[in-house]
Amino acid sequence: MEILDLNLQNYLDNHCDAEPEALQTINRETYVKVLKPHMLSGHYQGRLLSMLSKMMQPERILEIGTYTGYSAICLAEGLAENGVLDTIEANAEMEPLIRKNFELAKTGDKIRLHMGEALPRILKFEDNLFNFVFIDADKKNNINYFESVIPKVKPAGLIIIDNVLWKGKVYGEANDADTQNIRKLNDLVAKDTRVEKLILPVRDGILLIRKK
Ligand SMILES: C[S@@+](CC[C@H](N)C(=O)[O-])C[C@H]1O[C@@H](n2cnc3c(N)ncnc32)[C@H](O)[C@@H]1O
Repeated sequence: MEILDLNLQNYLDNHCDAEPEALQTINRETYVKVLKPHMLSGHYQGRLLSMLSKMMQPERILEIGTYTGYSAICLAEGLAENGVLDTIEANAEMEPLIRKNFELAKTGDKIRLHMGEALPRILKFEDNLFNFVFIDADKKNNINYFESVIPKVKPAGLIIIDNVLWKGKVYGEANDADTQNIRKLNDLVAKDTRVEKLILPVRDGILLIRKK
């Protein structure tokens, strides 16, 4: 399932940096071997995550929703020296593949994988810890994730939430539960005075949030 028009996607992919070799392999194998491969960030969005991370040079990154590890590897490219990325994944069946992919990308001890439900794990991190958070797990919990990570993020830290345009449904007539949840999140963040915010119409919509 393609989110963007294929010609546009190809044009974007051909006019950004090449996808690193390990990520090409992970991308290809995810499409061949794993269910719901469209969940993977992919070449263009992956380069955006990498670039944002390199601009911030974060010491600590938190990712919610690892899947096959693709976006974690992209984000880890920008970590400061000795920086660490923590990523949380609930689906135990993914663990061997995620670990294999981190090994392939030679991420060493830069990435720490936490298997289990995201919410209780987030609450265990200390406050004011992360410079950068990527929220990309079960969409129904987006508001819970946003509220629980806010205290964990340092001032001027960045939170990114994926899929906030929900294939255009949020500004159309659709009224299913997922669409309503995402609309509620976007409305809540738009009014939140603790943060600056902006939706980028990249792929399925990325909400960029900067903590004041
Ligand atoms: C959209 S995929 C993540 C894609 C990945 N960030 C990427 O861009 O390559 C969402 C992942 O979140 C995981 N997930 C869903 N609910 C979760 C929860 N409650 N806690 C932790 N992970 C969860 C799913 O198993 C799935 O692997």
